[in-house]
Amino acid sequence: MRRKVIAGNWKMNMTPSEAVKLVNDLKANVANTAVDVVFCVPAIDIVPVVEAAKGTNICVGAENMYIEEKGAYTGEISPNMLVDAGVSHVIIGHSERRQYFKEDDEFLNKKVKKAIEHKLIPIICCGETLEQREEGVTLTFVKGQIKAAYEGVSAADALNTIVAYEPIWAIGTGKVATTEQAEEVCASIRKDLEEIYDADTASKIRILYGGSVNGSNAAELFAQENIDGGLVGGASLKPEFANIVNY
Ligand SMILES: O=C[C@H](O)COP(=O)(O)O
Repeated sequence: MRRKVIAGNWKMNMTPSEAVKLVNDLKANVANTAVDVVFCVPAIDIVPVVEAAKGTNICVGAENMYIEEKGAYTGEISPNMLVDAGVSHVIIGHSERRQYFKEDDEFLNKKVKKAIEHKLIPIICCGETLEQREEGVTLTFVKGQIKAAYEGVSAADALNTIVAYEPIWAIGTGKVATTEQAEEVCASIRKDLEEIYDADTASKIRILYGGSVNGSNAAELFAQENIDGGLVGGASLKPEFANIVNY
């Protein structure tokens, strides 16, 4: 039985003081020990959010990281900085990073391996554009992203990763994928992982759905056989996030 993960991705929202207020407003209501709750927050919010979340079941995640430990990489954050600050998860390869910051599969694979090396749990994002869905290449495209992300990752390490399937056309648009569409791709990702590793390993890796998840659609999505929770954007910034955690 895979334990569900409900992760919020705050994206570029919340100043440090707003962040602390949000955690304080939400923490009592997300104390659902039946699921893993992760707040992935902007780098500047990590330290105050870790502090505000102390004594709760909230794990703190980063939205990004670089692949070096330290040095002349102006503006970047290293995995060891994240660990030292109390971070446990890190989002890798969100479509916004792929699109706006030109992060490609090869670079993202390096990030996945670096995160694992530092015992950070990578939340590995994948997902197709609307054009790709309309062309009927969704499953092959996503398979390519998964194969690239896990290149050189052992089965034992893969167990400490999470996949987030996020169709790009459903992100921030209010257009949620139907449960059938989401389940079809998540099931296909599990098959891809089975091909890369084995059935046992694939059956243990959590696969999340992301894209306009809200308090009303979460329960139906999370009831699907291969959907082990959600990566939530907009709704993670509102009291509604508690309804998703307690779906
Ligand atoms: O990482 C989260 C996703 O991009 C989903 O964002 P959204 O819930 O605002 O559609």
